[in-house]
Amino acid sequence: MSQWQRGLYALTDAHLMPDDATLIYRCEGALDAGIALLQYRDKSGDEGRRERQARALKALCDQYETPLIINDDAALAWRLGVGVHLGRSDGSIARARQVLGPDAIIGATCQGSLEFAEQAAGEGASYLAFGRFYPSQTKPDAPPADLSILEQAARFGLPRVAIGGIDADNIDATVSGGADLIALVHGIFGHEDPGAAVHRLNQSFHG
Ligand SMILES: Cc1ncc(COP(=O)(O)OP(=O)(O)O)c(N)n1
Ligand SMILES: Cc1nc(C(=O)O)sc1CCOP(=O)(O)O
Ligand SMILES: [Mg+2]
Repeated sequence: MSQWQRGLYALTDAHLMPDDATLIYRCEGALDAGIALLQYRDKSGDEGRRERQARALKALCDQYETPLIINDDAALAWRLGVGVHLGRSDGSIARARQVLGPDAIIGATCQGSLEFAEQAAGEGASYLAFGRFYPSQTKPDAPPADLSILEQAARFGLPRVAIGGIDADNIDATVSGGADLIALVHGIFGHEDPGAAVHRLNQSFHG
């Protein structure tokens, strides 16, 4: 099993980290404390900012030997030589696999659906993301999913990511439910000290 396949998966947020310096400083705190993956998620639509910030995060992630994943944008992922996360309307997983090659980490949103998971697995996804499992401040309108989907998705033989409203109070139940990776925005970057939050949350994996 590769190191990125189990542990914490931190997603950035442009509201919580509005400028480059804050983004880099807070991501470095999370990386230094020990996360498995970092996703650059920026919905601003500002292409220049996205390119600049993603490049800065790539350099930082290389220092920590932690994979960087770009949300939504396979072309930006290709330019940087990193992975991508694609939702249901973000383009084809199969096409991203063709473009990014066999070793790229390609993630797929599956919500609460085994059909979506089966399709994504068939197209070459590297991990399957399910959620949201709890009320989410970041994405309150994301469709809810039941934790039981995690066990059912074991059949695909891919790492299962759990997302949506996960925090120190519910992470143990989510890992026990079958999640290999726990994806969080607020649970990490909503805290003043993301590194301390990561140390706390990591206890659910390392005891
Ligand atoms: C790890 C992970 N899981 C799910 C998502 C959600 O992707 P998507 O449905 O495309 O929604 P947006 O994040 O683009 O708003 C994700 N980004 N990462
Ligand atoms: C980006 C995202 N996708 C979701 C899904 O259910 O697919 S929930 C979500 C937001 C995750 O942020 P927080 O940890 O702050 O709830
Ligand atoms: Mg998306």
